Amino acid sequence: MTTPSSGATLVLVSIYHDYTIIRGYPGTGKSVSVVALVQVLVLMGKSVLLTAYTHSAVDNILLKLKAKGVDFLRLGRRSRIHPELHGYADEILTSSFTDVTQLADFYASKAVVATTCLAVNHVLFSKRRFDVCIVDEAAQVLLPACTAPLLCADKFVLVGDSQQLPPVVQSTQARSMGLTETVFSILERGGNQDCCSSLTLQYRMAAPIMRLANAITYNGQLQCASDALQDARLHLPYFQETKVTGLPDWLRTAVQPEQSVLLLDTAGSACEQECSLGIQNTGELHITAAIVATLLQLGVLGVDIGVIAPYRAQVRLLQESLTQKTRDFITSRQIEITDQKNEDKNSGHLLASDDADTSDGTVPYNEIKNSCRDGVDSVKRVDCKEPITTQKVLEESKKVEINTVDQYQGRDKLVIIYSCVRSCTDPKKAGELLRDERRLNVALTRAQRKLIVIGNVKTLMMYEPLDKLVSVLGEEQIIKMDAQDGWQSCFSKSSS
Ligand SMILES: Nc1ncnc2c1ncn2[C@@H]1O[C@H](COP(=O)(O)OP(=O)(O)OP(=O)(O)O)[C@@H](O)[C@H]1O
Repeated sequence: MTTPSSGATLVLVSIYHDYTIIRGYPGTGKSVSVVALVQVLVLMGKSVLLTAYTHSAVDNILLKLKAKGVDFLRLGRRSRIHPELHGYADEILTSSFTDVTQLADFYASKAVVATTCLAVNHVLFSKRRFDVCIVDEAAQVLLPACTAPLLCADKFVLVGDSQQLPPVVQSTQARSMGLTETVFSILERGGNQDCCSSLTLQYRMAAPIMRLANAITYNGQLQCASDALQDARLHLPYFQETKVTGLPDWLRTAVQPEQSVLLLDTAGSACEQECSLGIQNTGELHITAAIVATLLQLGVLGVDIGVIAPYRAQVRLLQESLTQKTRDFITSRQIEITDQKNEDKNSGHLLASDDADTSDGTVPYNEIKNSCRDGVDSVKRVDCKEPITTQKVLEESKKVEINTVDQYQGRDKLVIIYSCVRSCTDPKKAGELLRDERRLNVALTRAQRKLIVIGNVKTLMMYEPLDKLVSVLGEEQIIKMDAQDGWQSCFSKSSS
């Protein structure tokens, strides 16, 4: 079956075949379909083994099942399980058990059991078989690791996308000998095609982001599920009908809601450094902080922003320093946002108008002035009881989720900032990570409304997938940072 199918159809297909391959492009509802499938199977009285290669992939589905009120047992060490799922953790639920019968009864009672593929050596599996095994992100699971859970069930469903992250195989020799081959790829290619279904209608990305994914990876096959999604833009509560002043051009462009896709060319102004954990780039940290701080000041919530970097060293640097750099940005830079409607009346800007019409809720700010230098908190708006304080912005900055591409697979955010890190132009020093088109595909397709890629274009062009990215972007989508008004000017009062 090669035509687009709805998740609901796939659920039915999965129930009637011995095995099913659900091949779904990014945002096409694979996770939603898995959740629906588990719910239907439980209602039918079937037992389900739910698994994936990584803990984050398993927990991604479980959080959705929890929200639907479905009960399950999560196997695995407590420290590796998402804190919101500790109430379902085997280690905690069985800690007070005193005899084997009690334990056996408990394990037999759970219709849904979830674990990573490598943890099916748990004692529960020596006593129990399942009606159906579902493997999420199956294109990422090494063949031997996938086989073990499949043998624990009568039927199986593999869900994934071969264009997203493959199994991690470090050895070039092992890769060349086929270790990256997965059960998913074998059956997708050579299995019974009646058991393979494709999801191509995506519900996540605004059209410009989807078009990018189509141009780089999906060859035009990814489609928007609705007209509303075609035109969807980031909503900046304090930006509408206002004019932002006091920001450098690149930053003003970066936060514009109409600018759904942007490549910020650091043009050599942000250099990579080697550290004990690998390669990092403090310039890109500053640029990220300036964008995050501005978005937060314009009303985006921290939980709606995701920062991705391919290198662990950069992820750690961002995790450790983003809030501090956000503070540096706010205290170093005067930002003024004036209401354009009232600008003429106020002969310029920054005059508060107590009788401003805010009844339609579209003119949130009559006066916003960052005056932290004077020790006054940053912004004031007439239609909200609470001003956006520096404190609030910093609190929100702690909610920004920063992670590697691998950890972001299966997830999404309204805004994604992708820090490419590398700035070296010596091909001999170019690493492998940025060469992986599937890794780039995952990073780009996590964004729902705004995608900002930060990198040195000269360096990026050394890597085939990123070279493709540069070539498919329009002129207006690549902004070169100006030497005079670059990221350094945003932090003029603090040390960089
Ligand atoms: N049928 C639907 N109607 C409306 N929204 C949907 C539907 N299916 C999925 N979505 C929404 O689309 C987004 C992407 O869904 P989901 O995470 O399930 O996609 P996915 O195929 O697993 O993506 P990825 O492969 O990138 O992880 C989510 O925000 C989800 O709520």
